[in-house]
Amino acid sequence: MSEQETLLRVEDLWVRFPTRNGIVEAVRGISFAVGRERVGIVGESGSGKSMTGRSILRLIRPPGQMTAKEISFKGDNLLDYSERQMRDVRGHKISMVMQDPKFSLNPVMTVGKQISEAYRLHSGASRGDAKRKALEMLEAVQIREPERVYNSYPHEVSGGMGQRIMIAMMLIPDPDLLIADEPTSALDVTVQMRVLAIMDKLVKDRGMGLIFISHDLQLVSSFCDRVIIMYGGKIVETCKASELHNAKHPYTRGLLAALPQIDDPKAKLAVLDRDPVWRDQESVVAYD
Ligand SMILES: Nc1ncnc2c1ncn2[C@@H]1O[C@H](COP(=O)(O)OP(=O)(O)OP(=O)(O)O)[C@@H](O)[C@H]1O
Repeated sequence: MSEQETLLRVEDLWVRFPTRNGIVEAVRGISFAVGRERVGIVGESGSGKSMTGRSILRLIRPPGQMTAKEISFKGDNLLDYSERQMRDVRGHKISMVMQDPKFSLNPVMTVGKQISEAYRLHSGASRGDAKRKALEMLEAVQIREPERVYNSYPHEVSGGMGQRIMIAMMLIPDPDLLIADEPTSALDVTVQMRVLAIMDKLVKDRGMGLIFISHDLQLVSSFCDRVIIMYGGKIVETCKASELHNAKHPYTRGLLAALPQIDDPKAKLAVLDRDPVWRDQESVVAYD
């Protein structure tokens, strides 16, 4: 990734939570950069993936505390931005799609109104133009009866459709970067592949950057250009998805070994033998 293509640069990011038993360090000094490419962040539950995604948009809720040397977007350090400036960044320049649309869509407002209001907020477009744009986006995410869905309430649509609506809503302001946090993990496999294909097409057509957060190494390596592997709040490895098989870190090697083998379905699943040293090992491999 060349310097001028860099959209996002994160330098020495920490997320800490004060608890009764002391400080929990959810993210421990990670640094990475993202260009107009698809970057997957993979790691087990609790490894700090979501906190990393939320930190970029400065969405860590108190008592959680986020610190970093730099979180810059297109050269501007977001850490210097006021809350008002951040509101302009969120959903406008950088959008985030969460796991469950039920928590992100307003249950008492029709789908169409939510999408068109989101658009109007950023573009200042008229009601008519916003409705046209919303219907166009619903079609772009392959919703067959956009007019009917436009007038539906969130509880009247299926999970897969809800997730596509969220994607439509997040993409309507044409962001430069999309952060998708487990966007399809609540969906069954066929719907999941369909939603991913739509997201992939939109990302490619619009030349956006994508940060795709997932615990599913296989999914991420087939869908992304590069993979960042997190363990215990640190980045233990960064590599091209196509070179994942050459991964060096023992945790990544363990994850790869634990994938089911299609050519030998009866093979015994490997057990991840955790070494406490991993948690404190610096990012050992980074080739991008
Ligand atoms: N409110 C909180 N108080 C204390 N610790 C917290 C709090 N919220 C998160 N954490 C800690 O932050 C760590 C990282 O959480 P994060 O949600 O980023 O993990 P994740 O890798 O996204 O996992 P998952 O896939 O389960 O969402 C967790 O292990 C947890 O210990």
